Amino acid sequence: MAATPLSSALFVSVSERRRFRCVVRSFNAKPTILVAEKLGDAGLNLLNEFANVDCCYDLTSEELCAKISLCDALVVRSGTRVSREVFESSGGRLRVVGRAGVGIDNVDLTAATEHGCLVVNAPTANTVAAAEHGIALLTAMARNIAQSNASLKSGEWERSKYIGVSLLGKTLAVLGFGKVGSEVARRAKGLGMNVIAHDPYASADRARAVGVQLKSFDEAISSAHFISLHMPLTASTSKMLNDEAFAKMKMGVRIVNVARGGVIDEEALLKALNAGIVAQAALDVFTEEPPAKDNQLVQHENVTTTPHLGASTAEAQEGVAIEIAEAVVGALKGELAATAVNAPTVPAQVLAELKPFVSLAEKLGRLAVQLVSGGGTGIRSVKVTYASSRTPAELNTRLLRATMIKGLIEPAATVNIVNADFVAKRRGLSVSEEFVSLNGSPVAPLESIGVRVANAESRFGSSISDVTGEISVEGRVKGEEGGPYLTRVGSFEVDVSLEGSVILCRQVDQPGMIGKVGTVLAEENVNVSFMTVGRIAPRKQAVMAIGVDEEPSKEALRKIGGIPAVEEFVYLKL
Ligand SMILES: NC(=O)c1ccc[n+]([C@@H]2O[C@H](COP(=O)([O-])OP(=O)(O)OC[C@H]3O[C@@H](n4cnc5c(N)ncnc54)[C@H](O)[C@@H]3O)[C@@H](O)[C@H]2O)c1
Ligand SMILES: O=C(O)[C@H](O)COP(=O)(O)O
Repeated sequence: MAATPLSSALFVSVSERRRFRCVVRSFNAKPTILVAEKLGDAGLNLLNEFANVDCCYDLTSEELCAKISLCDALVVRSGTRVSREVFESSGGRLRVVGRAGVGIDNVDLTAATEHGCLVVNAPTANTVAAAEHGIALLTAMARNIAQSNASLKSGEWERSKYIGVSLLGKTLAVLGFGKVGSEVARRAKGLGMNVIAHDPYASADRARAVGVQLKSFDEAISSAHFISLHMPLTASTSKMLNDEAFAKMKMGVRIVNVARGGVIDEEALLKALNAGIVAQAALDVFTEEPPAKDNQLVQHENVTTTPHLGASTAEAQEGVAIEIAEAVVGALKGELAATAVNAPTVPAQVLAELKPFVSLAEKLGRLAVQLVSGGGTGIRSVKVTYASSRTPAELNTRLLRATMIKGLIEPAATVNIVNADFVAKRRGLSVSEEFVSLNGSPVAPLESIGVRVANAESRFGSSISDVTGEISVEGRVKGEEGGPYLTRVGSFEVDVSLEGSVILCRQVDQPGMIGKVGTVLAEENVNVSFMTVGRIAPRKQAVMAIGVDEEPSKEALRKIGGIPAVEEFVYLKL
């Protein structure tokens, strides 16, 4: 599959880069995706249908940083370190990093999040390949396949040297009972092994379904004849197998690692091998990849090695390529990614029912900030209230909160759902959530969402609630289409479709007001899309909402303010 050869075009000087970017953007609306490691053809085809694809492998860190400001997305495998410098060098253009595989330890997630860059991975397509490789290493190690193969090829015939051990009836401890770990467990049971597992986050029911008992870390490592590692590399799993852990293991234990090199303290493993605590190890992954030529573990007679081949089957690579291409294209289109690693994610079926509320939350945030005098700069504290017949545990509000923050902050800062929490924190904005439990059947996830801004002056005094003294707006999802509606401002009930723009007007409730305001707008050639009135009581105060298709001129707004019964008004873009 030939990719569009953008590589040479992308190597432009820093001074030219800005001009070049403008040219690319104005003449070619397609985004640019840099594929920095080999990806299956089916995935490349999908990317090419949607974007300009630049396949450029074996880039140095400097070369990657130099190219990245011309790219909207980057696709990597485990061989590319996507560091903070990469995000800093992108100048804000890089929107998505796609990791064509599971492990995301080579991507600086904190930096990605701070830069509002979404990271997606391909978490399912290589599970079986990795599990099969784990089993291949387990069996090869037990029967000295690699060592005896090398010996025979060098002209030896050493049958007694390579007596192996049987797997039947032996205890295998699977550390990390996730996707790969559970597939390894299933296969090992088929080989007649007694399988136990340790995973602080795995459910006992899921383990029981595979016929595996969950154990504490110490119990698992101390009773195992074989240990197979399947946890991600994180700060808490780094060097999990260290001197202390090896000291607790049975003499002659055998270890398989297809997870990440860093989960083992390699020096400690070498010592344990030399002391006979570990009889054999089979390693697909290393702290440093590729390992140094004289790496003592690689050279060790009792260690079987492969060069990070766990995911390297034709089938897995094709699957991973498609999985990541779909995720990257979806993310570039602005869809909420199901495999996002650093953004709020919700399962597809939950997202379908939550989607209208996601839009409502964003619009309420956007509305609330426009009601604050002087914009959002002085806002310090915001409360989001979710009224629902479901329990808080049944509601996933992370996405709603992130989109509300996005709406609230967007006029003042670059923010998206990836970095919403981070940007809010950096700006000293405290966001709290409150749940109001309703009786009734929980057909819809939510009845209403409220947003309250504390300790802020309002441009529209009527938006201050009589009860809380805070700027307060509330909305619901209504109508056949499930559109977002503003249903309360301050203490006034209103009914405003949150589309386009709206003038909110507090007035003395009296006949002819709709006509007067309508006439001013007609004179100024502003088309009115709807008008609704919410009042406290007849002939008392009312809040009129007027939807407008065009932005009214200052003169039109001045004339509305001059209508005697109008006490205050505000023009809001939704
Ligand atoms: N060698 C390869 O080519 C290859 C291929 C695929 C995956 N991997 C590695 O394997 C890892 C696991 O992949 P997966 O798809 O099964 O991921 P997964 O997320 O489905 O499973 C990881 C499991 O590890 C568990 N875990 C986390 N911390 C733990 C701890 N301290 N102790 C024990 N368990 C812990 C998690 O709860 C989770 O169940 C990946 O992160 C990747 O690094 C390597
Ligand atoms: O985490 C993974 O998915 C595996 O380690 C595979 O990595 P790779 O894409 O570099 O083969």
